Amino acid sequence: MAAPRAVLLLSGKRKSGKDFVAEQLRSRLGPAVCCVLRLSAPLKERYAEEHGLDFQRLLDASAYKETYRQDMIRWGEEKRRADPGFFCRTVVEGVEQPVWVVSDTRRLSDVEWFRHVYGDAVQTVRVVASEETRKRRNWVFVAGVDDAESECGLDQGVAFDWGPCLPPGARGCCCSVTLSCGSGTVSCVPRPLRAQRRFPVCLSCPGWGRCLHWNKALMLRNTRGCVSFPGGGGNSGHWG
Ligand SMILES: Nc1ncnc2c1ncn2[C@@H]1O[C@H](COP(=O)(O)OP(=O)(O)OP(=O)(O)O)[C@@H](O)[C@H]1O
Ligand SMILES: C[C@@](O)(CCOP(=O)(O)O)CC(=O)O
Repeated sequence: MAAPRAVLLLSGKRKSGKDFVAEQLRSRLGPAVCCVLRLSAPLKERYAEEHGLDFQRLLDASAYKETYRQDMIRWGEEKRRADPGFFCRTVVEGVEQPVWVVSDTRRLSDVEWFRHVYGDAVQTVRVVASEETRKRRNWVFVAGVDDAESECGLDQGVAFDWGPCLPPGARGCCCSVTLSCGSGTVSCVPRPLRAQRRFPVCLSCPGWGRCLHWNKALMLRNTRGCVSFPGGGGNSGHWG
């Protein structure tokens, strides 16, 4: 297995759009370059086996999944206590693409595992949507889930490499990476602001599809430098 060029650890609250963002990245970069890894996939598979449930139905954004969420959390935490790297090691097995997007990073132990194994290739990305938007996506506060480690484990303790969007019009905002311009725009802005002035890929509203550079490469730049990798458009040029 080749070492990845970039490992993007997406985290955020339920219905903030983590899976949506991950799929956007994968479809823009193409499946040969980018794969989406879900730490919850092996968890759900094993949980479904042990409990006689439908694994496929646990994978989508369904009410079925929500019925079992709390018990899956309890079950997964038991497994992690025994072996904190268990789900992380399982999802990376046999992955060949250079760019990995982990769409459901929830715990410090997951971030620490990836940083320990993949070092500077790791970028942490916080996906944010307002409560109002999340409610429109059928999010309802559930005690024991939304106030527990599964949802709050990364509220502190990580300085995200990529954070939520600035208000429109704020200085530097035109250089944000806006992943969607639909309801509840999810954006990632490199920090600090001064880094944005040199950010060569403008993907801001009204749509990242307009970015002329997109097909050339995707580049993420921040204070620690930058990672770049070929885009899906057939041009393998790199910046940086
Ligand atoms: N920016 C967006 N624009 C339009 N629809 C979106 C956007 N982001 C997410 N959605 C929709 O909102 C719903 C929830 O999004 P998604 O499943 O990506 O959230 P999530 O953070 O992965 O949630 P969970 O933690 O429950 O898995 C999906 O139906 C998705 O298509
Ligand atoms: C059980 C759990 O993995 C469910 C995650 O489901 P999803 O990422 O919201 O599709 C959450 C957790 O591990 O705390």
